[in-house]
Amino acid sequence: MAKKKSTKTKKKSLPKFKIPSFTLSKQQETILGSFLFLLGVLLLISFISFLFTWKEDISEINNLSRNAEYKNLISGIGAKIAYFFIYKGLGIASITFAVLTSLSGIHLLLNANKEALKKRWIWGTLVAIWLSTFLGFFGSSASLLGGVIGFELNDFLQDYLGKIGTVILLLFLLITYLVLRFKFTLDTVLSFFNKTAHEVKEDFNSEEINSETVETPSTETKTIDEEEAIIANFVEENTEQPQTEEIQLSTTETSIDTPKTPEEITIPSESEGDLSMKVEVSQEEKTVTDNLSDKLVEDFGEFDPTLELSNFKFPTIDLLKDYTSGQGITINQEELEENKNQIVTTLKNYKIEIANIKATVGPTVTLYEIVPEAGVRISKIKNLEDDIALSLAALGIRIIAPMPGKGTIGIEVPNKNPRIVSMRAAISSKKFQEAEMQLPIAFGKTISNETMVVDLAKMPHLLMAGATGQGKSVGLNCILTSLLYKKHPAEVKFVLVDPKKVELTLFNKIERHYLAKLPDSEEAIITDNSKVINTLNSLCIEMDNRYELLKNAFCRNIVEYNKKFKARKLNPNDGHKFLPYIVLVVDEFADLIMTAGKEVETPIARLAQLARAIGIHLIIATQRPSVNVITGMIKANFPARVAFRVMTGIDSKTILDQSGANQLIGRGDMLYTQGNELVRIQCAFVDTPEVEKITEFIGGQKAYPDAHLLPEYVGEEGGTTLDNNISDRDKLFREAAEVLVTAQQGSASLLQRKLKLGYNRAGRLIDQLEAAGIVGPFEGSKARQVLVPDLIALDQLLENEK
Ligand SMILES: Nc1ncnc2c1ncn2[C@@H]1O[C@H](COP(=O)(O)OP(=O)(O)OP(=O)(O)O)[C@@H](O)[C@H]1O
Repeated sequence: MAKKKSTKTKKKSLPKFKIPSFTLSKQQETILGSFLFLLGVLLLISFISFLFTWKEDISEINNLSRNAEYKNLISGIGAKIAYFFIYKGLGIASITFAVLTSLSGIHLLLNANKEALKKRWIWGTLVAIWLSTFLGFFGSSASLLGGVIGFELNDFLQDYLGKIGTVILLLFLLITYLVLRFKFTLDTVLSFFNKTAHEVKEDFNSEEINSETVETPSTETKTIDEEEAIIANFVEENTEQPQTEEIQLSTTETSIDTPKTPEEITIPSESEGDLSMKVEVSQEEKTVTDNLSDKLVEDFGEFDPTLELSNFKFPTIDLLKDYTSGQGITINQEELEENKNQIVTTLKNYKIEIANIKATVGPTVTLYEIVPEAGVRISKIKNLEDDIALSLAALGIRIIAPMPGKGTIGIEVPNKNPRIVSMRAAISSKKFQEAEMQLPIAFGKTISNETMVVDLAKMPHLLMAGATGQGKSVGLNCILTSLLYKKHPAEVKFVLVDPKKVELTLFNKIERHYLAKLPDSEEAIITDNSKVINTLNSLCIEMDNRYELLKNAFCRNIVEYNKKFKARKLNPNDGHKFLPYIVLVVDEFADLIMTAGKEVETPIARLAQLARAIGIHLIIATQRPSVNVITGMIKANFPARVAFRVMTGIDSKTILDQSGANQLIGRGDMLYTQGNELVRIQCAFVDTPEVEKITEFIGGQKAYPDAHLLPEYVGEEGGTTLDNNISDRDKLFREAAEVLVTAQQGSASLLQRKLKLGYNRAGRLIDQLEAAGIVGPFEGSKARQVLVPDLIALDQLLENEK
């Protein structure tokens, strides 16, 4: 609570410190601009005039009478100002101020860059002081040159450094100015001289040859035509690119040589005495933003999002336990031989001859690939799946007929002694360590013992299902652990929803490093289903905000955006910021759907449809893979699915659109698909104490002041207070009642559609309608019953209430 108060007072006191901004209207700008421009002109005239008339005017300077006569073109005022600036001030260098005043006027009139003007004033003043000091050398003979200030400054320097020292100091200041202002280096000076020498030589040569060609009378008219054709072609070819430099054409056919430098191509002539041609290709102009960002990157380096926690240490590998104690796969020859013989005899019993058989031993399953004799139908083998399983007396035989990409049939048989794939092995695998992915996840090992590393960002959302106790929670921990080992807190944030209140609580320790939450919530991990709705809506707002940022930055996705931001091409003052990935994890999705129904399904579907480009990824896990939980809308937007063992083939079909998950053996045995083929994986095992150690390791380090804050969502509490208070009713209460009574369907989404409302308002209306006895109570995912038969009855009911 205390925290809340302080944030509120902070917010309130902010406007007090607002600096008033002096923005001028267009008219004011025009008036002030013209004034400054003309004032500059006036000053310039009076200064220049003073150079010629000062001797006559100086005697009148102190004469305040109206009759005093001045020779200055701007008369008394002009003479006085010029006297002050030139004679008493910086000498002829003061002309700079007249010019700068005019320039300021022009800047205002054209509404040009104010920063550039500021720079001009600073540099202009420095140059004027330098010039005046330099001209101070001649102060005794021509006092106007450096003015009093120039003379005094020069004198002062000479007292300390002597004449030579002063000259050297002034020379040094000049060099510094040229280098800083015009980026002059020794190289540019040298190349300038080289280029000029080259050009002079070229000009000299061409003039000689031109005069020769002019002298030669053209005898063949045909060659002139040819010449023109060549010229026309050449010009046509070159109009596409801006090549503005001199092009001198030879009088005979030319061939283009390989370019000496990217900018300069010389076309030599074939015969002696002909002209050679030099074509200068002008360089692409750089855009201002490029220049600016290049400069920023040059000065400060690329933006580093990890800077705030630059000392952050990634968890070490020894926090994870090695369950295999370094052993590789142990091949049990006897078991292999036994299974092989049984497969062969079983198939023989069904008159299926085998030409070839090969075994691949995985961590928990062995894959027997068989090549049947020619003429055996694959569907026949598939139909015998149960019989083969029975005769092999093993659980979880899966037949893959045919093996995708191979001309074989696969039979997966569980190993008698399954091996645990430890998270340690998966994390330390080369494949994971070297993964160039946005959000790499080391899932476990495939049947061929390869570590399965997938990119969550590519999925882009993951649906996980499996009966209780088959390894779902371990799977979720495996995903989160992978990301903790690979991503800096600045790069990824988790939004965790855990209605069971036990599975994800461990991650509380890393709240200020990796978690995101709503501004006002106490706990980052959401355990209350009613709060999930607010969080989901807040994520939708975050999504919309991110799309706006991407649109303004002309980027198509978060990767491009962050790259541009790191290269300092996006201005944080325009609201741009480095965008971390956001991973939303919902455990027990079924629970959520059952209590909140459409209110969560719709924002989840919206996020799933749109959030991929802007770096929000969803992982939803459920124990109950029934169709009212994993609806068509959810399925359509979650192409990547993980299925742990489920109890029935129907459940498997709900998750994977095919059976197979019912034949898994449990304990982390899973099937993974990203929309195409199924891969059987043994999920890496990470136990709770290991996760605890990792979160402690991270939690013990310096953290951000708070969890990452999601945008505030000002939704109403989704509470179901059945308070039938007429005065508190929504304005649309009657309309809503009419919609539902007419449709005879008590659904909030109908109200949303018909009355164009948000989820919360529709939900509140439904509650009020329930309280008024117009619709029945909540019935899970089914629409509520409408208790009023028609509009006449509704009118009566509402009339009686008054
Ligand atoms: N990848 C794995 N390797 C080895 N054993 C595993 C693996 N995954 C799970 N197990 C075993 O299965 C048990 C249950 O796993 P887990 O808690 O993940 O199940 P669950 O599907 O989340 O169950 P529930 O839905 O009831 O929470 C674990 O305690 C562990 O013994």
